[in-house]
Parts: sequence; C-alpha cells; structure tokens
Amino acid sequence: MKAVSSSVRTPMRVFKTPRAPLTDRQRETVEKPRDPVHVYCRVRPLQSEGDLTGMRVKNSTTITLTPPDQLLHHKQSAQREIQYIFKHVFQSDSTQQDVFTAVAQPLVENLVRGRNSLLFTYGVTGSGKTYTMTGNLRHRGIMPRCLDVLFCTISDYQAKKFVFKPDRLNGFEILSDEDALLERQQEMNQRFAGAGRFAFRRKDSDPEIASQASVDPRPVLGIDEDNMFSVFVTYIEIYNNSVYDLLEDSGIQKTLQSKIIREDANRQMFVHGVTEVEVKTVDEALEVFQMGQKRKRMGHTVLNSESSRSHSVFNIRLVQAPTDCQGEHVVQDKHTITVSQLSLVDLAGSERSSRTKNTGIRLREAGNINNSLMTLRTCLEYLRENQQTPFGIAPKKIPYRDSKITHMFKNYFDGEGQVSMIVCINPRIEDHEENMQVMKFAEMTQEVQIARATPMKTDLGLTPGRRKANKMFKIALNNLNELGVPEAKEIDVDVGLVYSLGPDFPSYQMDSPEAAMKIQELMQYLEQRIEKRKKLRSNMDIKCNNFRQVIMNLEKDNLQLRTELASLKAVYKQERDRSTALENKVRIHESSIDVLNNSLSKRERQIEELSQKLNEKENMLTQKEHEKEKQKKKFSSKLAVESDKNKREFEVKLREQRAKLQERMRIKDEKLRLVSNILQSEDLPSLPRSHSTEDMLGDKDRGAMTARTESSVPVTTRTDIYCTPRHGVAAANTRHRRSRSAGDKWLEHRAANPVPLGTIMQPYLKNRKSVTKLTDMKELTGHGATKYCLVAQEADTDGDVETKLYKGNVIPTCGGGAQVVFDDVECLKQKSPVHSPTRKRPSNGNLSGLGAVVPSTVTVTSVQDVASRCNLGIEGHSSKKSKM
Ligand SMILES: Nc1ncnc2c1ncn2[C@@H]1O[C@H](COP(=O)(O)OP(=O)(O)OP(=O)(O)O)[C@@H](O)[C@H]1O
Repeated sequence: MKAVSSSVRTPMRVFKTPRAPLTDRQRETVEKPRDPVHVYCRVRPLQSEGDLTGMRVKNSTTITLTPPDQLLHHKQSAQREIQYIFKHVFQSDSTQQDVFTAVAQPLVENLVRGRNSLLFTYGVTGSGKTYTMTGNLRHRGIMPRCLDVLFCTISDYQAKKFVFKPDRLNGFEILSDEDALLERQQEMNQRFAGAGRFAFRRKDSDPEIASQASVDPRPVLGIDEDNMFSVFVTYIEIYNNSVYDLLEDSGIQKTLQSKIIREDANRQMFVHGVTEVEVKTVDEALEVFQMGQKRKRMGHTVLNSESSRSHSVFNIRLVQAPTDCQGEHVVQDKHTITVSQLSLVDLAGSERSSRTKNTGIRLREAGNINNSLMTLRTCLEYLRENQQTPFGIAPKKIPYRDSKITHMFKNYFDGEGQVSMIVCINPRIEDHEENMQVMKFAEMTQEVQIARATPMKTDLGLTPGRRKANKMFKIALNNLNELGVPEAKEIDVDVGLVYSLGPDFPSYQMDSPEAAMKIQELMQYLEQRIEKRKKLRSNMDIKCNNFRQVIMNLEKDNLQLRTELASLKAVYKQERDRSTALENKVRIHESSIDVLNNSLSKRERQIEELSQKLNEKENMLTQKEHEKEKQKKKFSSKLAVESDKNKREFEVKLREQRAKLQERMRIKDEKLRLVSNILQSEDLPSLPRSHSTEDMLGDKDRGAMTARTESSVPVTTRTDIYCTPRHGVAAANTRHRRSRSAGDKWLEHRAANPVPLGTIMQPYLKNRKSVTKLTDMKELTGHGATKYCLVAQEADTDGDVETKLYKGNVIPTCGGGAQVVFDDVECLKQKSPVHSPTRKRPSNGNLSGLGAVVPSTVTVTSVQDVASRCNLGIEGHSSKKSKM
C-alpha cells in the first residue's frame, strides 16, 4: 500500500544500534521466505443517503481520503487528497462472500494444510468490524463461512470424537478407540442428564443457526486424505487488559476468572487453562460461539460494559494425524499430530478517548483499549524497523508483553504464519480524523514482513491414498460377497499400493450397458498396472540391494564409530577423572586461599591498627619536634645573648691584658735601654746570676771562683758574661795563649748518678775528666783542663728528662786562678713515648734561634744572659750551637 499525499510527513527515524551477531532463530527467520501482512480495506455503506463522505474508492486496490474542510467549502482541488493502496479495497456494496473469498478462504486453506493464520479487523466503533467478522443471520460473516468451508473440506476425514484430547498445555494426546468410546459414552450420559456443558442441539432446533448453516460452501483442495481431522474451538475476550475464557464453565460463579498467557514447548503462546471444545459440525461450532456470546453479554451486564470495548478472539484449531496402513485408525503417536490454528480477532474500536468523551470506568476502558492498540501499533512499528535495518545490527526489543493482545499473538509476528488485517472504514465525514489514524496504521502494518509457515509433515512411510483405496476395496469385497462370489473371502490385496500408482481408479459401477466394455477396459488397465508393478518391483529389488549395501556400509562405519566411541569414552573417563582430581585440588586450594585470605585480612587489620599507632606516635614526635625547635630557638637566642656578653667581657679582659703586656714591654724596653746604655758606657753592671748553675756549684766552687775573680785583672771593653758572683769578676790573663795543636782537655762536672742518655748522639768531649764536685781549684787548673762542661739534668712537668751541657773555656787568671767563660749550651731532651707529643714548644724568641727547649728552672733571661756572656767571653768566637 502506498499513500500519496501533498502533506509533509515525518521521516522515519532509524536509530543506529551496535552490531550484534545473529542468533540461530534470527538466521532461521532470515532464510525463510516472507510475506507482508495482507491489509484489506472494507468500506461500509453510509447510514443515510444524506451523509457526507470524503472517501472515494478509486479501484479495487486504491482509496482516497479528502479532508472535511475541503468538502465543506466545496473545493475541488485534489491537492490535499490522500491516497492509500491496499491489497484489496472492498466497496460498500461488497458482499460478505466477496470478503470471505478474498480474505479468509486462503486462511482456511492454510489451516487445512497445517499452517497458522491470524486475521483481525481494525477500525473505529461502528465501522463494521463485527459485521465483517461474524455477520448476522442474513449476512454471514467470515467466521461462520470459515467453519462452513472447513467442515465441508474435512467432513469425510474427521476422527471420531475424543480421539484427540487437549492436554491443557496447548498440545493434544491421541486416545485409543476404546478410550475415545468411553469418553463419548460419558458425554452422552451427561447430555441425557442435561448436565453437559455443551449439549449440542439438533441443527433444526435453532432457526438462527439453521439459517446460518444453509450456505453451500466449496471445499478446500489439497487436503491430506490419509489424515484424520478434528476441530477445536476456543473463544476468549480481552477486556481491560485481562483475558477471559468465554467458554469456561463458571458454575455458580457469575463472573469469569481472568487467565494468564503462557508459552508452550513449541514457543507458541496460549491461554493457560482455556476451554477447548471439540466440534464436529458447523452447527456445533456456532452453538459454542453463541454460548460464548451469551457469556460475554452476561459479563458485560454485570460489568456494565459494551461488547465494542473488548477484543474478541475466536480460535479454530485443526488437529490432524496420519492414519495407519489400513487408513482406519489414527497412528498412536502424539508426535505425528499437526495442529494448525486460525485466529479470528475482532478488535475494540480504535477511536481516541477524547472523541468519545468518556469519563470514569469508560475512560479507563478506553485507556486500556487505546493502550493495547497502541502497543499493537508499537510492536508492528518496531518489527518493521527491525526488519528494515540491516542484519547484524542489534534489533529493538519489541514490547509484546505490554499488552495481552500482542502477547497472545507474539508467535505470529516473531515466528511464522500468515497475518491479515481488514481495516473497516465508516466513510462518514465525522470519522475522517479517526479514519486517517486507521489508514496510517494500516500503511505501516503493510510493511511488516511475516515468515511463511512451513508445517512439519511426518512421513511414516505409509502408502499415500491408502485410506481411499482400502475403503474402495472393502466396498468391492462387500459387493462381491453380495453377488455370492466364493473367492471374494480369500482376496487379500494391498490396494493402497495399486491406488497410488497412477491416475484415478476408473469407476467400477457395472450397471451401465457398456459394462462389458468397461470390464475390458478395467482388465487392460489392471494388466498395465500389474506390468508396471512388476517393473517397479524389480526396480525396487535393485534399490533394495543398493539400500542393503548402503546399510552394510553404514553398519561398518557404525562399527568403526563404535570402537572410536569406546576409545573416546575411555579417554573421556580419564579426562573426567583428571578433572575431578583437579577440581579436588582446586577445592583444597580454594579453602587454603580462604584461610590465607582470612589471615591476610587479620594482618591487614593489624597493619591498620599499627599504622594508626604509628600515626599517633608520629604526631607526638612532630609535636615534640616542634617543642624542641621552640626550645632550640629560645636557647640559641639566649646563647647569642650570652656569647655577646662573654665576647664583650673577653674583649675588655683582652684590652686589660694587652695594656699589662704593653706595660711590661715598656718596662723591658726600659731595662734593655738601660743595659744598652751600660754597655755603651763600658761599665759592666752586675747581672743577676743563674740560679741553676750556681746551685750546681758547691760553696767551695763558689769560693774558689770568687777568689780567682777577685784576683783577676780588670778586663777591657769586652762584654763577657761571667759565672761569678756579682761582687766582682776575675781579670783574665791576657797573655795566656792556648796551644791549639795540643788539643782540648775537658773537665766534665756532673751529678753523682746522672740519668743515662741512651741516645745515639752523645756529647763529644775528648780528653775528658769527670768530677761530681769541684772541691779544689787544682781540679780545674792542675789537670790542665782547657774546657769546662757543666752537665745538669732535670725532669720537666711532663716527665721528660732534659740534659743541658754548659760549655766554656777555662782561662787562667792573672792571679793564678782560672775563670770559665761559657760559650756554648747543649740541650738534650729525652721524650717519653707514653707522653703526649703535642706539647707546645715554647716560642721564646731568644731560644728559638738555638732550637733548644729550656727547662722551667732556667729562665729566659738567665739563658739569654749566659748566651750573651758566653759569646762575649770568647775572643773572636760567637758560635751558637744547639742540639737536641
Ligand atoms: N458492510 C456493511 N454492510 C451493511 N451493514 C453494515 C456494514 N458494516 C456495518 N454495518 C452495520 O453497521 C452497524 C455497526 O456495525 P458493527 O457492529 O459491525 O460495527 P463495529 O465496528 O463492530 O462496532 P463495535 O466496535 O462497536 O463493535 C451494524 O448494525 C452493521 O449491521
């Protein structure tokens, strides 16, 4: 169908969704041939001739709608005229038969051939939906006509009642003849007792039904004559989105119980627990329908509703199963049953609630109707979108479950079958808007594709046509028996085979004058058949041999496969054992993992606690650090203040010390200046004697020396230093000359027990005479000593022994004595290795030149004096030696 219109239409939105792999079911559906939903349009006649209409049927497939404003203003412009194309458009004068033939006849054919079909009428209230579907006494609708054709088709092939019995799960069971007979008897009893639910009356008892059944239908061709058939009907109503079984025996209950929709083993939706009534004639079927109608009316009276506000579904289910080889009984195997269904749906009026001006319950009803029709619309829309989007893209989820009507027919849209819709139109101008909506829906619906049904036919390998052939054979036998032919009882021919070999069996009526000729013909025909049969037999033998060979090969393969299977089973067992062992291991490991996890969580908790404690400690430490820092700052500032103070004090002291030192220096300088003055004036001042030397000399020595000093000649300008008492210096004999070639004689004057030096370097004293005491002057002069050496030893504060050798020349004095002029000091120091070597060498300016460490007992001034005197005491000699 195509709508041609000048009005702008909203383009269809295609949402891009991610690609998804096809499911098996989708792939199956893709591969199947598909048919669109067949949409027909039926225009009902106007109620009165004066009614305006904007609808025009152009031809058998096209209809146009003109908006009312154009009509009212008599505009003849075809600009805004909308055109719709349907599979077929039925004009207002179309008969019920026309509609049935075009729309429903193919569906009945589907039914007979084991395919499912759905037919629904759609339109606003009063548009003729019920009229089309059911009709009335005079104008039978689609439903009774379908029954007519169906029963007309299967009349000779119907199974006895109760051979097929509903299993209440949307399937059927096959009862044996005996069981079926028992059931029939029970029903009969109930009928006589008047307690039967469906105590069907005789056809002529109800004039309404009788008139309806008076049509002469045409049977459907192509029926499987070897099958047995049974027809079951259900009649349900969907009201306020609840499903009611109109054939249910509600007993004392006045109201019907709502039912649920379920899916059976073959993914077919069905109303759970719905009453399925087996009907053997059209009358029975219509009687059941009428009873359902009565229940419906009763229910509506109770609920104060109208029939047009509910959806009615009348299901005709055809059950068929193959007969046995004799063609007399149904094969007792429920898997051979084929069930097909024709659902005739009379939908509620599709008008919007705004137009009906409903309130209260009516509004709710209208809401439910609209909701269910809206869901139907949405489902079909999504279905169309899914079908138009390329495969591999994830389809939209279709909301079948949102309403009962769509949920119930889900398998028609999702699965396979044929779906047809009759759009009923009331052409009056008042319904224009609603008709437009209906047309839009119809337009969209026509684009939906439904997979074509392919019924599964179970081939039991039985001869086709067996039923008819056996029937004919039986009749022939009966005829022969009646004629008294004795061989008749012994004839046992599988006529089914013969019957199936060729064209129809010729008529065997022998009452015509050409009987002899016919017999001749028949004989010829049979001879041909026998010949043909022989050929077929031989052919079949060859085929049987081939087949046997194939079977043998297969058996071989089978054997091989069995051995393979056995080995695979052994491997599988091994693998299974291994996997069991592994599973056990895994279980053990899992349990140990659990234990470890527990301990881990414990440890984690401990760690958390410890880290908390640590944090606390760290906080405390930081606090303490802060405090320490504060203290440090405080003390450093104090220290700075103290050090400043000390510095200042020290500087003051330093200044005082410096001043003292400067004072001393000044005194020293003064003394030196005096000494230099004395020296310059050639007056020898009396110098302070060296205590150490003096101490070493005995009283006698001192006396001797003094004596000699007293007798000495006054000396000239030389500035000798004398080791003599300050009250006088002996005068040296100026004429005395020492023989230099004779060599020196030393007089060593030392302590009684000197500390051995123990050094490599020993004082060099050639021709030495050692004395411990100078008792007599002769000791100095008599010996002829020319050199005198005074050895003094003492220990310093660190315990080191210091040996000093005071050396001098012995010079005879004028008075016959001798004087010693000291001119050299050797200082030897023995350091103890146990004492610290870091002791500082005194930095005395006068001794540093000598490189000697002077004992504390020898003062600086005394050494200076000795040195200077020794230097001055020797003529022309000013050597300075220092050894360590
Ligand atoms: N094609 C037709 N020819 C003659 N009469 C018709 C035709 N269609 C409908 N009618 C008549 O119109 C009236 C309303 O029709 P019908 O009850 O079938 O409408 P409806 O769409 O089923 O309404 P509701 O939604 O209420 O069930 C009936 O009296 C019916 O006889």
